[in-house]
Amino acid sequence: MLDLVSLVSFSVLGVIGWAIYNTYIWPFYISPLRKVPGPPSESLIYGNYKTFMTKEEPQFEWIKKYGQIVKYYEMFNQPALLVTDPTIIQDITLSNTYDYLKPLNIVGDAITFIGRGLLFSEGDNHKRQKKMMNPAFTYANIKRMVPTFTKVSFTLKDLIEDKINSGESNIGLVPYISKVTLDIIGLVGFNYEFNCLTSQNELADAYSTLMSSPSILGLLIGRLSNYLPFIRSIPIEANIKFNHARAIVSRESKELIAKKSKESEEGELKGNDLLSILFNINKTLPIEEQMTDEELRNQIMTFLLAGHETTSTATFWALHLLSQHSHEQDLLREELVKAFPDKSNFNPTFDEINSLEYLNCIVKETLRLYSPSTFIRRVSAKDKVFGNYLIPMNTTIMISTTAIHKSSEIWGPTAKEFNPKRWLDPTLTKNISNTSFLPFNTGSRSCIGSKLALAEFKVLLSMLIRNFVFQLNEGAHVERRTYANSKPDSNIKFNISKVES
Ligand code: HEM
Repeated sequence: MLDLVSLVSFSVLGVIGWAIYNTYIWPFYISPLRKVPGPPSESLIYGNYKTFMTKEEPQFEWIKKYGQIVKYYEMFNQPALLVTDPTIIQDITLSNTYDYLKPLNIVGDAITFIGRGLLFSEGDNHKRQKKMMNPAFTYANIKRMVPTFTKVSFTLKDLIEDKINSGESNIGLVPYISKVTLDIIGLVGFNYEFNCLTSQNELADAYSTLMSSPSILGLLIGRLSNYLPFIRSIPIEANIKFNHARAIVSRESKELIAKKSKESEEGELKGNDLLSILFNINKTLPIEEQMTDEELRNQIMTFLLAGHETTSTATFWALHLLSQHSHEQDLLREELVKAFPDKSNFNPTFDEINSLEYLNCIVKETLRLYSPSTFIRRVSAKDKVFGNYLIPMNTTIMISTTAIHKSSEIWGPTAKEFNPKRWLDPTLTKNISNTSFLPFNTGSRSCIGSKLALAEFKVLLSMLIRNFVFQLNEGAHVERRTYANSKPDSNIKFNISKVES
């Protein structure tokens, strides 16, 4: 019989052995990925992950040096792949989408408050939800949302004007653009008035608590609680705030669903918002295809998460680019003045806003250079063979949207430059395939909200450029928060003046 001391010693030795095997032996000598070229690990704890997530240049250098399939190391030296290889991208996005899953460790415990709505569902469940939800995102439905985009954009315009009238010209726009897109998605998503541009709102505050970048401790708790859910019950400040916010989101979304359910029982819902449309579609489906109330509730947070910061980030970067390129800003304004001579009566239809050629070029060029989603991340659910490499099941694979969008092989020698007119060059655009321009992903997991997002982005940007001139402050250094998504630092300010006529 082993005594207690020996048992403890063996256990400790076991854990140490397991840790050494997993961080030093398996990644470098046993994993099939050891044969894939890539940079050496930079640290036992971070591998290359920290560099990868905080700087853009290293990934370009790795791709140049090692090719289109690069192995790098994630935390604790876990090997992962960075890919720009069209065959793998095709397999992930188009041919065998469901052989790849969204990595839980990246999502943290977001699933506990978002649930497995369209964004995080997998396999047949995802297929069913997407089939059911696609009709809500038709052009006909989005056309009806345009007046809402315009109305909320007017509120932002008035707010900026008030600031300028009171003598402010150096204005931090990031929080306002974030609020404007939250107000819009609340209205067009589920007919909910956040009104955060002009007031405080409990649900908006709860949402922002859940979405704010966590501290290192918060990040660790989020990841661990996927495996050990009790961790979220430990009464420390991070958990208390998180659980309180989660309770508010859950209560409010339950109330919204109960209200819509009741109205739906009484007849067809009349609202133009996505949730009302989903309720109406749901009623027409055979029982086995219908969404449950819980699934419908999950779509509320899904719309918020997927449709809010993405659009505000894109709008911010468009303003940033235009403030650095005054000629392009002037050209866009000329186009807008011609289309909407009376700026106080700016009320575009969907077709009018989409007919503006230069605006379209600016939007595409912004999404190319500053795609809000910089990677498409997956974990392989099956072993795969690509060329000479065996990619085992459970490998993390990052499709680098950023590297593809800035590749000189695809976009030519000016790939890293802002040149909206490139989109008018047929010799270039004929070579752009759905795997070389990926701001919305492609295939069955592509963004369901892309048409909505583009219309919203165009209306908001047009409103701002039609009414104001934007200049970046002298010497301002614009930081992205991380390269994992391209959110800007919230302290960035623009020098803004009014367009008089
Ligand atoms: C400029 C704005 C936007 C960008 C750049 C964007 C980008 C993306 C990308 C890259 C994906 C794929 C993620 C992946 O495969 O891992 C995605 C998925 C998704 N997006 Fe968007 N998005 C935007 C706006 C919106 C809006 C406004 C909504 C909703 C109203 C929305 C709803 C969704 C949903 C539900 C998914 C999951 C689709 C699925 O898995 O089938 N997005 N988006």
